[in-house]
This record gives sequence, structure tokens and C-alpha cells, in this order.
Amino acid sequence: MAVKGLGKPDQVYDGSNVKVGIIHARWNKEIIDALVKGAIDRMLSLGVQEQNIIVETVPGSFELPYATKRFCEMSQYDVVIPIGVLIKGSTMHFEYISESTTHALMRLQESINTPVIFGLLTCLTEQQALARAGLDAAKSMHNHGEDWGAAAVEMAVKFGA
Ligand SMILES: O=Nc1c(NC[C@H](O)[C@H](O)[C@H](O)CO)[nH]c(=O)[nH]c1=O
Repeated sequence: MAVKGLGKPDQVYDGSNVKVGIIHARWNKEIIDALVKGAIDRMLSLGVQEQNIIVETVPGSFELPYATKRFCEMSQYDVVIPIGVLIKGSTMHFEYISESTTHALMRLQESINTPVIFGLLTCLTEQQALARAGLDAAKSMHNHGEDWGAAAVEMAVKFGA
């Protein structure tokens, strides 16, 4: 039995009154699109209304923190899901973006007083990223976007402003 992971949800949360913002990067589009679809499909299955899921895009993951902040200043959301896919290249670019973006997204919650779901994949290989979007041939992992959608509904219902 797998130990790692979220396990069965402790409760199913009703998303019918939840308004969600998804801000996603456009780097690594095939993987991004699968993650975004996974998050949306899971939220719809939890009762979130389609018109209450607002999607915006940015060029890359480094733009996510600022865009998420402005997104929440321009409209009211119960929760936001920044989504990005970072894949290690041959330089230190990956490390600097991963570290700075992760810390910025964590800190952002206090300043916007809105739950921020961590939708950043930080992968050492393309194969790792494909697997976490449910796109690898072996279907070795589930689509992590589904987890982010479920977390978004729970956080909005429990702690939404
Ligand atoms: O370099 N690799 C990646 C990347 N770089 C671009 C960066 O986020 C930003 O958009 C530019 O530096 C301009 O500010 N952005 C990603 O989302 N994934 C990557 O794997």
C-alpha cells in the first residue's frame, strides 16, 4: 500500500459557492494543459460552477507570484491556483526560479489574505513532469492537477475570506 500521498479525502467539500482563479504559465504547454484540465475537472466534480473558474496565463513560472497578486487585487477569489512546470536544464536557472517562486507564492497568502494552492512542478526531467500530469505511457502517477483542484475547494470552504 502506497504510504506517500494525500490518501482518501477526509470529507467531500461542496464547491458550489466557491470562486477560483487559475493563473498558469505557458512554458511546457502540453504538461500545463493537462494539469489545468485535471484541476478544473476535479473542481467541477466537487460542484464548482464553470463560470466561477477564471483562468489567466503568464509567460513563465517566474511571473506567477506577481500575476497572482494582481489577479486577486483586480477581483475577489476564494482561492487561487498558480500553475507552472519547471524542468531542469543545463544551467542553474531552474534552481533560482524554483526557489524564488516557491517562497514568493508562500508569502503571498498573507498579503492577499487568500489561500494559494502550490501548483508548481519542479522536475529534474521531462519524464518526471509528464508522469505528474498523468501523461506518461506507463500512467505511473495520477494527474497532480486533480489534487490541486481538491485542495482548492477544501481551503476555500474551510478558510475562504
Ligand atoms: O527556464 N525554464 C522555465 C521557465 N523560464 C522562464 C521564466 O519563468 C520567465 O518567464 C522568464 O525568465 C522571463 O521572466 N519558465 C517555466 O515556467 N518553466 C521553465 O522550465
